[in-house]
Amino acid sequence: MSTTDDTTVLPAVPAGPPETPAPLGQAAPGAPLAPLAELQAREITAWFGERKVLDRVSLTMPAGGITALIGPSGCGKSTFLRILNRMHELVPSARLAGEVLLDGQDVYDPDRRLIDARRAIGMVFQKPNPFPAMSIRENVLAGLRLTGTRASRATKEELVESCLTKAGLWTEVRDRLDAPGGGLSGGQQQRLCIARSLAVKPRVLLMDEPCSALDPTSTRVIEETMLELAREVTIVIVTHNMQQAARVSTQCAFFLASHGTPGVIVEHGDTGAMFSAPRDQRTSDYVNGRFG
Ligand SMILES: Nc1ncnc2c1ncn2[C@@H]1O[C@H](COP(=O)(O)OP(=O)(O)OP(=O)(O)O)[C@@H](O)[C@H]1O
Repeated sequence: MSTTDDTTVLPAVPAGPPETPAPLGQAAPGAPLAPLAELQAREITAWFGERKVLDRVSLTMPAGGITALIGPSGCGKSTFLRILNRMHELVPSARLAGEVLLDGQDVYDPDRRLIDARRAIGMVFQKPNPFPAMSIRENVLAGLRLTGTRASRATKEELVESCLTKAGLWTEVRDRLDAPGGGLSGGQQQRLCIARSLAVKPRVLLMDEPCSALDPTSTRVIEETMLELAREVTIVIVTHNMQQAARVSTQCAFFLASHGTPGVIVEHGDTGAMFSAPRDQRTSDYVNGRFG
């Protein structure tokens, strides 16, 4: 990817053939877990058309940590998140400069397949989006098919159970794995989406307001799931819910785009310190609900 003084126009990158080896270190189905990975964004600047929406944003998301991206609406949190796994480039007018490194490897390396970046850095969206007509089992395994990953029937069955277990859904669906994913409750559907993301053994899981469409009970279950998952996958979450950021994250980054200027990180660091003793008055005002 480009250096900071250079702007890259991002083309759509076609997925390579299924047999191409995965270069970003994720494990194959049935293989032991890859070690926890650090994600680093360096001097990220982003544009939609002529409009700059992020300005030289740098952030290290530590291996095994849960990093919460917080800040008022429109400050660029989702754009930043989508840049981390190359989803920004899906928007035709989108451009960016800077670097994203997964354990030191350039996620935007032109020699790297787009599909490998997406597999290593999974994403869970605000609105649960299982394939509604597909069975629960097929939903979990959908990523394998999309990435051309081959696995034996037994490995697939193990994967379905382990991913649903990690997503906190196994006991609720173990007797109806052939039922359609669309028949689950909203909270269950979101956990199914988490299980689907886990099936391709991502090293990082990005979550864009994963609980905003859910009730408090489902939210609590997802938060517990995140805390468990952080043992084996680095998590980055966008949330508007300050209590949620305080409950689940190990570090926070406070984004702000004041008066139409591009978004920047005003302050980042240990979550406890950000909430109890923020260094910047704007952070204090935001985390205490005085604006935003
Ligand atoms: N597809 C797009 N085309 C043009 N502009 C966009 C697009 N997506 C986002 N933007 C603009 O980029 C800026 C950052 O948006 P983004 O969604 O990243 O902010 P956010 O902090 O995640 O907001 P929210 O908390 O409301 O989701 C906003 O001004 C938004 O209008």
